[in-house]
Amino acid sequence: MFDAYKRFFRFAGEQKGTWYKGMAFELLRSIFEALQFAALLIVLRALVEQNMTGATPWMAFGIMTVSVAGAALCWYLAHNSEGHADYCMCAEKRIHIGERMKYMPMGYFNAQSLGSLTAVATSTMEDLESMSFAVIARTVVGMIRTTIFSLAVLCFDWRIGLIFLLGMLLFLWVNSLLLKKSRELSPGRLAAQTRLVDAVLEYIQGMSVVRAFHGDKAANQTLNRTIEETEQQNFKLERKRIPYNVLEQIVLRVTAVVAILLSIWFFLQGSMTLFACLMVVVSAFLVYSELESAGEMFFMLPMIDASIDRVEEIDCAPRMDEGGSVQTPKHCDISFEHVDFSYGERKIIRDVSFTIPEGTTTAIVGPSGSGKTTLTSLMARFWDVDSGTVKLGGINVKDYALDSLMRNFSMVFQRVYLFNDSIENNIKFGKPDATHEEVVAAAKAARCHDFITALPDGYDTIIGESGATISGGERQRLSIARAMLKDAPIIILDEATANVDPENEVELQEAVKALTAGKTLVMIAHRMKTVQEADQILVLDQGRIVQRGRHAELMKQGGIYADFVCSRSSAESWRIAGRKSREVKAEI
Ligand SMILES: Nc1ncnc2c1ncn2[C@@H]1O[C@H](COP(=O)(O)OP(=O)(O)OP(=O)(O)O)[C@@H](O)[C@H]1O
Repeated sequence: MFDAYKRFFRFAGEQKGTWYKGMAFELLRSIFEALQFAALLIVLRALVEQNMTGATPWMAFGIMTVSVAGAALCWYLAHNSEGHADYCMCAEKRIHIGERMKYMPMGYFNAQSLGSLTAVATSTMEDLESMSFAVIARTVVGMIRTTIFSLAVLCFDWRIGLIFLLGMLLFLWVNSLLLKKSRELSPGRLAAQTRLVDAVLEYIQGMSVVRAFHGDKAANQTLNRTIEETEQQNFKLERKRIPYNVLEQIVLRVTAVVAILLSIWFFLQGSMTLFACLMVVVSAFLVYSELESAGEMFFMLPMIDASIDRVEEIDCAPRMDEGGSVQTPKHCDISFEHVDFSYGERKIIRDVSFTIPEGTTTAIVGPSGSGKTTLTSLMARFWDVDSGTVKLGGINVKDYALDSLMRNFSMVFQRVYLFNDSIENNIKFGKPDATHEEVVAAAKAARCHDFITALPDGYDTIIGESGATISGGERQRLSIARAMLKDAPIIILDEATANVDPENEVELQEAVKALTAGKTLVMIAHRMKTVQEADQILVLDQGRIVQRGRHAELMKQGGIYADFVCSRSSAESWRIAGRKSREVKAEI
């Protein structure tokens, strides 16, 4: 049990001081409340010894007033510290986890379900936020107050004092059995909670599929099953807890009754004064009051422990750049030397070697699933290669601290992710200190200024989660503006123009061209014109580079590239025909 407390205070980190302060106030509150007992004793003594004076009630009244006022003040101060400690501890942990995730290998996110990571940041943290103070402070204060009370009684009458202490020891023994049960069941409860978050997330994210395919019955069944499972886990915990809690209460009440009966017997025998006997009767109702109310809280101690386990699991995950340091490359050449890479057991990239000289444009083409996106992810070390080396500016990417590596890349992903924040903040995500003018300039260059200003709140418009409130093409253009503003020397465009409508495509291509001038550009492009103009084309098939060179050379060679050009040309002629019919003059 004491290990759990020690572990918790270690976990509290910088908030440990606030925790101690809160607990000290909680203990003071409890002592102030116990002063009422002293007031009662003064009146009782005066009555028994028949020496009540006019000052006695006033003295009792004064002590009562100090007791009530002191307890109220300490209650206020304890709850202030509690709110601060709970909130700040969890906020700091959430931020810390978010920071930690930035440096984890992407494989970690494959292995961990979205639900389990979400559960840690939400329900597990909420558990810690809502339970910690109540459990830690009340249980510690309960034990301290009972000990002080028992020791005080011990000074009056050692026999009764010992009985009170014995009662507490019995209580702690039953409590250790209760903790054992709770320790067995807490991880299961947490796992069920994680599965519930997972199921709810899946249900919400797949809502459109559920509707389109009338899958509500199947989806509801899964969700209901998970809710039932969580319910069962919680009931199981409750069922196990209640008998032990009842036993704890019985132990404390029986001890109090035994103390009263014995003190009456001692009085009748003449080995105890009437006043001491009355004092024991009164104190028997008070000595365990804090411990009784903290009884249920002890059961939650292992739950806090299990929650800390989950948070620390993420905290202890390996950092990718443990061996790296801040590097400033002299140039921005990217080179792959005999690189192999697999997702788990599945080999995706096979013995790939190439160099992308600084300031050039490289197009990566190849059939779907051939590994194009994976190849670009390896450049920015989203994943670690199985063998071979990836270098930037002649330095192995593993020798960079992650931040100093990422400083060199601006990326526009195939699947654009926008944060549930204002458009302005989304654009300046890669350059938080950018001015509004810089944001507008990037938005204009990425051809999104017009649609942004047409929105009622303009640049302050909050886009829903994942950019849900704007169209695919608009999302794509915002992400291009974001990449432009970061102004890194290497730009990776993964099908950057895939969702842009034909009316905007030409303008956008021009803007991309202007902004990427003089930079190293790596693009996964399906547009013929950009591919043709590239300084180097890498043709990927089943994870191998099967052709490389400029457009004209590759066309002469025939093979996959020539087939790709044929298929793209017919697709684009189909698109051009569509655009002409809408009288859009564009040249491809
Ligand atoms: N995170 C991942 N975990 C496991 N497998 C993955 C992951 N990402 C991609 N893959 C698999 O690796 C293979 C290559 O994927 P990749 O996205 O690199 O191909 P691509 O050539 O870019 O495809 P497309 O043109 O369709 O986007 C695919 O079979 C894909 O299913």
